Amino acid sequence: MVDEALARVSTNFVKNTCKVLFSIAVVSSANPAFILLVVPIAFLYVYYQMVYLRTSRELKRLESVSRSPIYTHFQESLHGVSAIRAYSQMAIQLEFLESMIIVSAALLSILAIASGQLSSGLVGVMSYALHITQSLGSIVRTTVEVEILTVSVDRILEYCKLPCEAPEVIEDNRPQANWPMNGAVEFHDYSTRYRPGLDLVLKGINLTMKPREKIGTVGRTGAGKSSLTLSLFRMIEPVGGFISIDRVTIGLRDLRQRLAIIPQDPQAFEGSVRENLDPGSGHLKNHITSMDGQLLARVNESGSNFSVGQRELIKVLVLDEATAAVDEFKDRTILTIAHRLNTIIDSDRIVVLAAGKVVEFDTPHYLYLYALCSHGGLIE
Ligand SMILES: Nc1ncnc2c1ncn2[C@@H]1O[C@H](COP(=O)(O)OP(=O)(O)OP(=O)(O)O)[C@@H](O)[C@H]1O
Repeated sequence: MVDEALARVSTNFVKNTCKVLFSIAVVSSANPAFILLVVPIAFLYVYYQMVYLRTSRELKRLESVSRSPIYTHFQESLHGVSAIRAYSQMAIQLEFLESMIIVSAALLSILAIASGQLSSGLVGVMSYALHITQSLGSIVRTTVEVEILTVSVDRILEYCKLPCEAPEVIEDNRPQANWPMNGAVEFHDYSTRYRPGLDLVLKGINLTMKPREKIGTVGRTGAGKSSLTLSLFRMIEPVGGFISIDRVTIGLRDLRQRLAIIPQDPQAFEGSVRENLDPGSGHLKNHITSMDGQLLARVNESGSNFSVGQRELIKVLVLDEATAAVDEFKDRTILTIAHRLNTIIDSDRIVVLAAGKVVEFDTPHYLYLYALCSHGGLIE
């Protein structure tokens, strides 16, 4: 808007200046004596234009800057008009009550003076009545605030009633330090839903991911791709069947510490960067702190300065629509969820999900051929 206005002003300025110069030329050709009169006027005009342009631009800027808080105030007032009305109604009622108290105290005092019974107690009541305005207001505000804050306690009580997740650690069944050694993931007749009473989102899934295999997952929206990932982390528990990773049953913390996910919608939590990177504060801490440079310490080729167990800490990697850096994880088992085909075209095999079921599970090459042939009517 401002740029447009400035452009318009500049164009007008150039246009007017040209007109003036043209007039000078015409007038002076008719009568050269006129040039003595016209030239100073023309200079004055040009000077005026320049000064006016500069000043008016500056004034416009100042005006806009000073008007903007007023506009903001109007906008905020319009948005919060219901709150303002409610507050002003409350304030009027409170003030009415306060005035009634003061009037009653004053009448009482007048009656007491008239009957000659004015006591020190009555003077005290009068003086307190005059201050009641502030006290009543703050009492009402504080009570309302306490009620509002009680909502947080309600929320905490609600959370306390939520059913607990499975145990974080099963002491008799802790995985080896280097688990998952191979990264073989198997879904056995696996079914799950988000909450009791809802429909199943994964129905009888049977999948076997070989160690270090790269699996791409495709399917229409709502087919169950993200649910497959969540089930690996046991964010949703099975209602039938089970998943095994290198054939062990372990606690939730042990499981989630050993898998990694790069989600479609990355989340960060309030706290330090370290807490965000390592919420369990357990991974490799002693080893890293003993290294030169600590978190900045170099990882050698193939991670040779880490033990096998330490390197195995993150063995199975789940990627949700993240293609970058896949080469860096060539010795990891990877499950990639893709919404675009090029994300997973280099996968070893592709799972095609539809309505919570596996409808295809084969190499991209085979699926491509299959799609081509069925499209061309070569197979049914
Ligand atoms: N938190 C939830 N609570 C209840 N139902 C859910 C929840 N999240 C997903 N669903 C349902 O589960 C089914 C599978 O959803 P999911 O997110 O796994 O599909 P998707 O294939 O990953 O979809 P998209 O490609 O859109 O991400 C859908 O019918 C969806 O409505």
